[in-house]
Amino acid sequence: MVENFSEWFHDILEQANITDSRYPIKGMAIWMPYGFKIRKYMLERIKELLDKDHEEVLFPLLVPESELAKEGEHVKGFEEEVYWVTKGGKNDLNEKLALRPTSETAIYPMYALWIRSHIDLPIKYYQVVNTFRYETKHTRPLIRVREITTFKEAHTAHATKGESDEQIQDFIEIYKEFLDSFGIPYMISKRPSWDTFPGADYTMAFDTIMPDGKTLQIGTIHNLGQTFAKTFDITFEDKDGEHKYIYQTCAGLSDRVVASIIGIHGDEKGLRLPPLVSPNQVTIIPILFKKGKEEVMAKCLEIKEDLENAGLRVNIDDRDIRPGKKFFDWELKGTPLKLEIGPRDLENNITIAMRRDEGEKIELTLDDNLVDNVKDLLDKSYENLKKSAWDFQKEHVKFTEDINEIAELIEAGNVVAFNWCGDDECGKEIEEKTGYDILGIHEDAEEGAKCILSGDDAKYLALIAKTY
Ligand SMILES: Nc1ncnc2c1ncn2[C@@H]1O[C@H](COS(=O)(=O)NC(=O)[C@@H](N)CS)[C@@H](O)[C@H]1O
Ligand SMILES: [Mg+2]
Repeated sequence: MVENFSEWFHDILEQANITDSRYPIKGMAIWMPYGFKIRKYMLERIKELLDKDHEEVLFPLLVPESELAKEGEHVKGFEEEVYWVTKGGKNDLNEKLALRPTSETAIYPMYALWIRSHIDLPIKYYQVVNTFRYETKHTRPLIRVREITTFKEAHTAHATKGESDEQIQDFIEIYKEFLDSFGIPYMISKRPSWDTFPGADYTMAFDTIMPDGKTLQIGTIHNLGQTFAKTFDITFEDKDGEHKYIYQTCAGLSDRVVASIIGIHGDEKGLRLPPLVSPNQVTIIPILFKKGKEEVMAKCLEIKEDLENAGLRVNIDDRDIRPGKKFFDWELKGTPLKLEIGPRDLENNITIAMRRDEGEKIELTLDDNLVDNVKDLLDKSYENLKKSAWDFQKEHVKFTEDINEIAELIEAGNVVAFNWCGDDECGKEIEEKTGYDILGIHEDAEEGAKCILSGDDAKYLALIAKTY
């Protein structure tokens, strides 16, 4: 695909007007108009899926130190990353306030207030906010930022373990459907204990593979058990009058989803956007000469209106520049479908359609099948982007039984699958020996499989990769 992916990625963000990282604070950037629209359509989709049985809320940005510090594991996990507010105007605040790195410690004291009886359960709230993490590792736009501008966090509260386990499965299905909407491939694994969300019983992670073979964690779902319930004393009176702790889950995703759409579907000419998030699903490019200019423009406006009436987002590039530059710009910006119309096309009553995912030119008649033909081309474009992305991922997950092969397979741009006994010490030694990160448990091992390092019976098929 592209030689230096990281360079391609940074360049395209600026050239395609996605974000501008020149903001004078490291790890913080501006969403520019074109990128802002992609982000908007991405968020509309996750809300559409969550709103089926969650409700959107909005909590304050600031969290009192006393609350943030309550859950030992959690605060240990975040204490290096928290930004603090210590003054109001000229006055020192009597308590430091944290900018939320994530909102468990903002939300759960309120859950303790709101939940009294089993009839108050389940609670299924989510919010889309900016969160702040003083990332010390190399920051990268959209991928590792210090202001996570597009942080969707869902937090659920349940009366029973069974219900919270079910919620984990629901979130997994929601994330699958969500990522499928953009044709983003994913690998789901249960993170090893040492890479579990601070305070969670376990973490289910969605990782995708970027063109450089490195994996990007694009979503996580945490089973919080009763740890936070005990820390924040969130109890309810159940049917038989007993007071019990609730069971909790939470699920997060971020700007990284946009990063994966850009990185995975892009090519050397620029973005290739899945229709669902593309600011323009159809770009009409009129070929304007002195002669016949008015007729061509009139026809373009008519087609735009027909397509918009069918629910599509359409733009006409009527700038007074040569057509070649127009094609170049919209290939860079990744519009899924371009319609070219010149005076001769008018005479023949056709338009030349061009899909961005593959450059073939298709003649479409300007009749009342046009809308359906356009929609059909958009669907084919989406299916093709999705298939090629999944094919790429499948081709870049390699199984091995030889621990000495792992590093070279990963350096060749792959994720490696291997049999693991599941013992933490053994797992940490595998990371030590290979220099790479275990993503987690992907599925159960086959009967008789042996652990790649210890040689003991393998319990799991695990994944290891070079990660962002
Ligand atoms: N610095 C960062 N920049 C961009 N995205 C990030 C960053 N840190 C985390 N994320 C994304 O945010 C997701 C959720 O973050 S998390 O720590 O795993 N989980 C939580 O914070 C839970 N409270 C989710 S409700 C991660 O899966 C990852 O995709
Ligand atoms: Mg982190």
